[in-house]
Amino acid sequence: MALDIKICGLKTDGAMAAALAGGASHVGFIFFAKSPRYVEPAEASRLRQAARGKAKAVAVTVDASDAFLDEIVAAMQPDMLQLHGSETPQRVAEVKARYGLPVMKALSVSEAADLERIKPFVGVADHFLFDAKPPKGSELPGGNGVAYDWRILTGLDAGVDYMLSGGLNAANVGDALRLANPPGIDISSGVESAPGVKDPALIEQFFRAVRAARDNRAA
Ligand SMILES: O=C(O)c1ccccc1N[C@@H]1O[C@H](COP(=O)(O)O)[C@@H](O)[C@H]1O
Repeated sequence: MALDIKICGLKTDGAMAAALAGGASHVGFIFFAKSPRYVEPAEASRLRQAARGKAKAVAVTVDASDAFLDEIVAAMQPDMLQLHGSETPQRVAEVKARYGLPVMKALSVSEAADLERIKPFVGVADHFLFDAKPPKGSELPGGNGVAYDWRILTGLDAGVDYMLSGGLNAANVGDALRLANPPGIDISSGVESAPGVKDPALIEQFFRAVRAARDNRAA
């Protein structure tokens, strides 16, 4: 089965090139002003051109207003919207209807019981992303480089289409794939040399680690 791989928080041509060279299926742009990965919609529009026909461009927003979503969608024409705040199932449905785009709803988890929270979103959101809960005091709902016990994801129904995220890097992605066998993975700070600064060499290293883990499993 193909593994979806999203490199999130792209801000430069070099990082985009490394993500595409590695075989990213999704590239993410952060539209949350407090994030060191924030990009203006116009700049995301420029950057995403390189991904056309190669990887899906994902706009990551946090409890965004219709006005801001309108601006993002008009500027960069994303292939998917990632809602990474406290959006309700009703809000997810509204956003889907307004833009006609697939929506990935992010939920923060730390224990198996947290997975119950997907229930009202099933049949509403197209995809899910399971991220770690932000550490106390963090201003960011994601992109904190924090991991959780990925084994809890094995309790999900087989049909749930999701990405595992939170604290991934080249050193631990093999464990994540082995323990949870997710349909997709998503990484941001684990391929950065400083907050918000993607390192093409770390992106390449991450893809190498993914390939090695998958080769090991096939052997
Ligand atoms: O990355 C951010 O700054 C961010 C801001 C607001 C919402 C979501 C954000 N990132 C998402 O969090 C995951 C996990 O990040 P990490 O790998 O633990 O650093 C990331 O892939 C984004 O989808």
